[in-house]
Formats: sequence, structure tokens, C-alpha cells
Amino acid sequence: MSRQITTTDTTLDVRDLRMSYGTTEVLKGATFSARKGEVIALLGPNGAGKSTTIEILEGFRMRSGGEVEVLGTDPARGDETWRSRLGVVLQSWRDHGKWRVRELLAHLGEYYAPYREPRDVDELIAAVGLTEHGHKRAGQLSGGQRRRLDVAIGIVGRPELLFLDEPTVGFDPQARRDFHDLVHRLADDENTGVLLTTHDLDEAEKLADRILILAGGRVVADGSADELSRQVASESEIKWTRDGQRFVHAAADATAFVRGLFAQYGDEIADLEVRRATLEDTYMEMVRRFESGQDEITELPFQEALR
Ligand SMILES: Nc1ncnc2c1ncn2[C@@H]1O[C@H](COP(=O)(O)OP(=O)(O)OP(=O)(O)O)[C@@H](O)[C@H]1O
Repeated sequence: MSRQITTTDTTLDVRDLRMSYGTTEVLKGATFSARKGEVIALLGPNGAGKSTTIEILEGFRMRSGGEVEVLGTDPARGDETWRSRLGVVLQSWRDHGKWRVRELLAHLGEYYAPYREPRDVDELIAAVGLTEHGHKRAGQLSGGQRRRLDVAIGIVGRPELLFLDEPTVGFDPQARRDFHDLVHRLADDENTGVLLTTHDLDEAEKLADRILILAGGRVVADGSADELSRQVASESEIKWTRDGQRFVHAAADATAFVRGLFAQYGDEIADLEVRRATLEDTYMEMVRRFESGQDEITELPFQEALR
């Protein structure tokens, strides 16, 4: 019997999601959920089905099977009121080329007016760093500027839940940092939930409360960057120098090991480094396990996180 969703705190509830294109099964039973205001990064190799998943959740694509609720509604049956509560930034969105930035945002904002007050256009343009380009036509913007406009379009209606499909592709480092600040502000100040896809693991780690890794059509990992790294690498790597010689040691309890090291050698210890698995190490290991056929979920230590 399927679980009854009653908590209003759950914004996304995806169970056994399946999707086939013709005879190709892309999603084979993906399961995950999200709570109000959570920022979730969906990671996975090219072709894993991230965009497909997001498009199903947005109601743009019909799923082949499984149960999905987004803000308490099945996206396949979402109406305009439901849609007005979502913000969407697709992977490639090249419409509206002739519209000027300011006019386009004001125009799109009007769609939300029956439901709630749209964001002030000037504030919105400033928030995405397009103040100097507000008079330009969308088609005249650079790739990164166009992407900033996409983000502005996604948040003009003050969404409760924002879907961002590779939002920072083409962003320069400053734009990327501004975007990260914007997502933090949306989550912290407005309790906006975010589901974003990215191939930038540093970005995922900076932004996400929780990381999902999609591989082989299933969610093979679900947890914070720290939790995932502990599941993959139970030991930390400790490096130090003594008497001009470099040492490396792996220990499950790095703090206890370092304490012992100092108790024994004190001031002789120099250049100490303690390194736990990075998200990149973790991601590569989890995808490797999947690709090497050790993807039987029941055998993996992160199984508990999936319950
Ligand atoms: N409209 C479609 N018709 C047929 N196959 C499709 C369609 N859209 C996607 N696919 C296939 O489904 C698989 C998953 O695609 P999807 O775009 O969801 O992956 P992704 O994880 O977002 O990849 P990327 O990281 O490259 O953006 C791919 O093999 C892709 O070729």
C-alpha cells in the first residue's frame, strides 16, 4: 500500500518514478522527497535523466510510471494556480528574443498578479545583475546575461518552489557568486525551496542542504555533502612533516590520531593537513560503484539514507 502524504511541509514527493523514451528506460524507479525551503542539488552523469526528472516535476513532461506530488499536486494534473507557485529555469530557453529585458519581466510578472504580487522589476533586474542591460532586447544579451534573465524569469512570481536546470552554465565567476548569494537569500529570507541540477560539484556543495545523485535511473545517494563523504570514505587522510620527512596516514578518527601525534612528537610536527573525501571524490566513487555493477542498493552503506 502506498504511503499517504499528509504533511504540508513536504514540497516534493517522488516515488518509484519511471520514464521511458520509446524502448529506452531512462528513469527506473527514482525515489526522493523535499521539505519546504530545502535547497537540493540533483547530480548525475550526462544522460542520467536529471532534466527529464525536472521536466516531469514541472508538469512539462508526462511520466511513464510512479507517483509524484509537487506542492501536494500531481504535476500531470496541475492547474494554473498550482503552476503559479512554481518557478522554472529550463536548460535552454531561447524564446522572447525581441522583448526588452525590463518589459519582458514586467509582462511575465502580470501573469502572477491574480495570485500574488510579483517582484518589483527594478529590484529583480538588480538582483540578477542586469541593471545596465534592462533596456536591451533579450536577443542582444551575451550567453551569461541571457542566463541571468532566465533566472529572473524563474523568480519573478515569488515561487514557493524553484526548479533550476543547470542555471549557471556560462556564468563568469562573479555572476556565479552573485547567483549563489541570490539562492541563499531566496532560501533564507523567503523560504523558497530549490531543486537544481549542476555539474559543478563545488556549486552543489556551496548551495545545497541535500545532494541527490541520479545514476542508472535511480537515486543512488541522498544526503548532505558531509554525510555522503562519510558513507564513501570512512577514513580521513592525514599528512605531516617531521625531521624534514613527509608522512601520510589514513585514520577513521582523525582527531584522536592527531592528538596522539602531538602527544608523541609535539613541536616536531609541521605542515599538518587533514583531508576528508571531497564531494568530487564522493561523487566519482558513487558513480564508479554504480558503473562497476556494485549498484545493488541493498549492498551499499548509504541505503539507510534512502529510507
Ligand atoms: N525527448 C526525448 N526523446 C528521446 N530521448 C530523450 C528525450 N529527452 C531526453 N532523452 C534521453 O534521455 C536520457 C536522459 O536525458 P536527460 O536530458 O534527462 O539527462 P540529463 O541527466 O539531464 O543529462 P545532461 O547532464 O547531459 O544534461 C538521455 O539518454 C537522452 O538522450
